[in-house]
Amino acid sequence: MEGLRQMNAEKRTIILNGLPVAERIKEGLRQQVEKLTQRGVIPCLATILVGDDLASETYVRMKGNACRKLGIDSKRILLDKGISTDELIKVIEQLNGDSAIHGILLQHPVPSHIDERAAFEAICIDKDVDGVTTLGFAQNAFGFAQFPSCTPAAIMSILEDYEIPVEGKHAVVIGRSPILGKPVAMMLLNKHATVTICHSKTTDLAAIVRSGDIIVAAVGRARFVQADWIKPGAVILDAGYNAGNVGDVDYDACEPIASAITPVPAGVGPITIATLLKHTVEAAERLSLIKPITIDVKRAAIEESSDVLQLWKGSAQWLQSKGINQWDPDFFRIEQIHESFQDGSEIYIARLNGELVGTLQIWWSDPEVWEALDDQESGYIHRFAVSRNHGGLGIGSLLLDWAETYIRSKGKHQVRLDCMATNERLNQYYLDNGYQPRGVKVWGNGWKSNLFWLTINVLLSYLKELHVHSPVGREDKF
Ligand SMILES: Nc1nc(=O)c2c([nH]1)NC[C@@H]1CN(c3ccc(C(=O)N[C@@H](CCC(=O)O)C(=O)O)cc3)C=[N+]21
Repeated sequence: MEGLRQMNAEKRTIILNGLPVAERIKEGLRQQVEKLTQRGVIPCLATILVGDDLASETYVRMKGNACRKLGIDSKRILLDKGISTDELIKVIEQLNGDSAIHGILLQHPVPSHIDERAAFEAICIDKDVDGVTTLGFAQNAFGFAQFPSCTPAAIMSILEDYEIPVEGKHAVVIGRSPILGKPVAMMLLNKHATVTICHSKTTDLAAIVRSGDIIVAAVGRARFVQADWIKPGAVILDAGYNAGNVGDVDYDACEPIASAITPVPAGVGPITIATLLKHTVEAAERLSLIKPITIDVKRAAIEESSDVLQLWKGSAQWLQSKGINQWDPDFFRIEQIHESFQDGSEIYIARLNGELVGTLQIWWSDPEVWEALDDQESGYIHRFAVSRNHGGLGIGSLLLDWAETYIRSKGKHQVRLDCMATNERLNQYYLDNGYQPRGVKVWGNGWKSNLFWLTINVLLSYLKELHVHSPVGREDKF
């Protein structure tokens, strides 16, 4: 017991060495890079540096080396410090459209005459490997980012690797930059720390820092954080890179007081680099997996009746073989389709590389099914069918998306459809495609149809285009 007490009394400050953490991350990437390379995809990171910033130059150099060692390509773009916001955005847009580039990193800060926010925002979300867009930041703040900002992610990796408890601790973040202070504060909050963000206008900074169990220094001033601001036993994470490889913390004076501290160099920096490479490789994986399918949707002509008939009959037969009596194959006859054309029905067909793959009909009112709920503000989808030979390609969802856009273009605000209650898979399919259940229609013969609608929300459609999915889990209220 005595011995243990003595050991504790002599316990030295833990030096949070970032090198092994970075090595482990990079080691994990080797295989992924190899696989991608075999498929002809070489992950490539583009870094843009505007003007000259000392920390950024170090970063560029370190990144270049690390990429090379792992077989990752990197493209350095150095822009004159006098470049305009528009010119910078043009460069970014070009990289967005370049399929050989998987990650784009614009170094912060840019010269003050440039609108940095506008430039960050120009980065396409799929290539935003440093979490700098508003969407990337927001996803990170809600804890489900594809690519959180690299330095904040590095800080969280150190805490996790060294098993430093965060929950319930008071974390004091000094700095509020878009790539560091702000995102790391959100990440600490997501790990249930009590977070205080301090900045240049904070009064009595020292007193606040003194109450911190975890201190994140992200100021950009050499040896800014003083030893007498540190509560004994606090954990110090220094994200600073100042001239001469000096951090934002007065390391020599603070180290004996802290229970753990990151050195500069070899602390947060190398993990930042490893994280950036990891994000780039993941972006390359994801982007190279996307095989965009584009369907061509057109209003069907009467000459195409037999094609449409084939699709409907095929679906009806398939449903029947599954024991679902939703559509009677014998109901679909060519004369009946000709009639549909004559009474002005809008029948649409989708083609994939010229081949007929799907169809649907759109009505502008449907009192028989919707009864009292029927309105003139909606488009009603009927006879939605996808060719059985083209299942699993997402054609149905594309066709529904198309219908949504088309109905929206007619100034309507809802897409409605009904679905046989007994067809469980199709009911689930509509739910998966964002449709809300809105009641049941009972037919004379006892059959039931579930009613669904989807309210067209411009903002949500926009987010959907950006591949945003709903956050995981529940948000904490307090
Ligand atoms: N959008 C954006 N994201 C950034 O993350 C970002 C940025 N802009 N602008 C510049 C700063 C600076 N920065 C560094 C990261 C790692 C090292 C690094 O690895 N340093 C080595 C030492 C390097 C040496 O030995 O010279 C180390 O700490 O061990 C340095 C600097 C990221 N930044």
